[in-house]
Amino acid sequence: MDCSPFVIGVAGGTASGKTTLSTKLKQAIADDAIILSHDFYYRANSEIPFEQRIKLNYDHPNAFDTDLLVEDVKKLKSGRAIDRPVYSFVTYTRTGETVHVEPTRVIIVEGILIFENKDLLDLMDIKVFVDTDADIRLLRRLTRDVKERGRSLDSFIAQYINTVKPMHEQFVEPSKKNADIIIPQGGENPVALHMLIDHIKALIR
Ligand SMILES: Nc1ncnc2c1ncn2[C@@H]1O[C@H](COP(=O)(O)OP(=O)(O)O)[C@@H](O)[C@H]1O
Ligand SMILES: Nc1ccn([C@@H]2O[C@H](COP(=O)(O)O)[C@@H](O)[C@H]2O)c(=O)n1
Repeated sequence: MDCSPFVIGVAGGTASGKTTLSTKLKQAIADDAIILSHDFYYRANSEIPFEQRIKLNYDHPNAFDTDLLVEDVKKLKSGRAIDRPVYSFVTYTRTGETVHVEPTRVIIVEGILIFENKDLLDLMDIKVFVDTDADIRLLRRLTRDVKERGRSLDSFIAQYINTVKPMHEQFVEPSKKNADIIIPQGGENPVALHMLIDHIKALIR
């Protein structure tokens, strides 16, 4: 029997409900599960001054150190622990701290662009795309970015128009074709959630 970790990919646009769905999956499937967010692997860009860092494009695949995420998932799959980076959306850089992560039976990888990278896709056993209307995502993200990520309304609007929306259309939306399952309304879709949980439980049994 293959007992190597089972990798679930959860992709979708910004504020679509990826974290919400991933957390519900983790709680339902097993305590022995971890969530690895692509966001943890944003490049530090610490050599760039803060005033310029806040203007970078954070929705292009090059904004992430995806090679490091691929390496870390491979390590976990082979039974080795990792020390993953910690990223701050407030300072737009890594904190310098790391979080030690032991290998687990289930690894949930989530992020806007995880279905855009072939090496990452190849590591996933099941691929779920959370599909939420753009206007709902926009409103959720506005609330979150102002409350939790220290953003002003003006900076939010500029970023959304200049990078978030165009990159979503160029990279995120086309990557939906790589999904096994597309879930409307993310974590608030109990029928889809329960079907997914039952399926995954059967696969990892
Ligand atoms: N069904 C929902 N209804 C209302 N708010 C939601 C719903 N799902 C998620 N949210 C909120 O929207 C924001 C983004 O959700 P989250 O799961 O973090 O999305 P993502 O990980 O895709 O960015 C969070 O503040 C979350 O509480
Ligand atoms: N310094 C940063 C880094 C990233 N972002 C935005 O985060 C979004 C991805 O995170 P989700 O939880 O929404 O999936 C992405 O759209 C980036 O624009 C940022 O604002 N600042």
